[in-house]
Amino acid sequence: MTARFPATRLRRPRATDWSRRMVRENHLSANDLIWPIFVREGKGVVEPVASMPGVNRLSVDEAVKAAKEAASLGIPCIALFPNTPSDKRDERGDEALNPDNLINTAMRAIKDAVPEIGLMADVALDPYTSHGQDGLVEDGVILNDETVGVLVQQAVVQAEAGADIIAPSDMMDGRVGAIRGELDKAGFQHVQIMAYSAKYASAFYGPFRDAVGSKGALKGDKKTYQMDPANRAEALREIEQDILEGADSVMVKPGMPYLDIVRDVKDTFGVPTYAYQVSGEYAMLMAAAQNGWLDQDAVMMESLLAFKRAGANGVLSYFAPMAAKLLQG
Ligand SMILES: NCc1[nH]cc(CCC(=O)O)c1CC(=O)O
Ligand SMILES: [Mg+2]
Repeated sequence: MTARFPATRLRRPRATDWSRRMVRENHLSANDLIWPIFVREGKGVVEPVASMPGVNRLSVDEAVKAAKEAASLGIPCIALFPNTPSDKRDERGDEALNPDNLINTAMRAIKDAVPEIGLMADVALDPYTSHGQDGLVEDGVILNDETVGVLVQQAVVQAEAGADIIAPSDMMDGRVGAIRGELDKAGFQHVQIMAYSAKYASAFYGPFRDAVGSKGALKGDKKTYQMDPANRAEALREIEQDILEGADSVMVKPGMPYLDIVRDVKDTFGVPTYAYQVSGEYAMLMAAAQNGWLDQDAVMMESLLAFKRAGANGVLSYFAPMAAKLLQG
């Protein structure tokens, strides 16, 4: 307890910049950022995503350039997502297992050119299925165990292509343990798993589905596997399961509307905890900034710092390169 006013004046340490810096409780650095990058076919292609101003789909050679930029900005890790051409999507998402698919090709090229950056690979079938669901579908039901059987293969193929972190975003039960077992069997004990553990069935993913081309394809919703936004206690059960199954780190997604969950997770488990500032969060801040309604740099930095204050060890954010540049001064 501090003494009461007027002995205590909480404005006193706020009066100058030097003093504010002394009492600052949380800090953002480039080390806190993971940059999600969309990969597409072609060469020399930088294709803007309409609903995400400033974000592009990159051909593999351009993704290599982006990885170089990320490394030079001090960003420790990038996360790759493919925009699979529609003729390579099918009912079962077989392209996910192709060692030469977009993601695996990009990872090999980036590992070769920028070995010092961490590579995160998304495990889920939605960028590869004709129906846009994250798993196998039978009579309208998303099959759990059968899907896990495919995801473990997808993870091993990604590890073979150079993935440092396998990040299952599918929300099937039991996939973390199954992936851990299969990675170990294949000799990839050193490959980490970052589990999208508390992933909600959110309307904030819209622009991402646009970016990877699954928006028009998606039939129905994802409410039978992604979490109900109304639930809090359930998130801790999801996180606990994934830790017990061998996740090295866990994630809460979306980010800004779910900072209470980030705090719960960090306080309860103390494990490396990440948050995903998703496409819709990025889109709404950028849209307001482009209208002159918000200061883009200021809201970007404030929103990223808020994740740190909530207890996150890091943030997946489309702002990563812009924020890292600003942090460099
Ligand atoms: N496996 C799907 C996946 N992986 C990351 C995102 C969303 C990321 C974002 O919105 O930025 C999604 C979308 C979804 O679940 O439909
Ligand atoms: Mg789970």
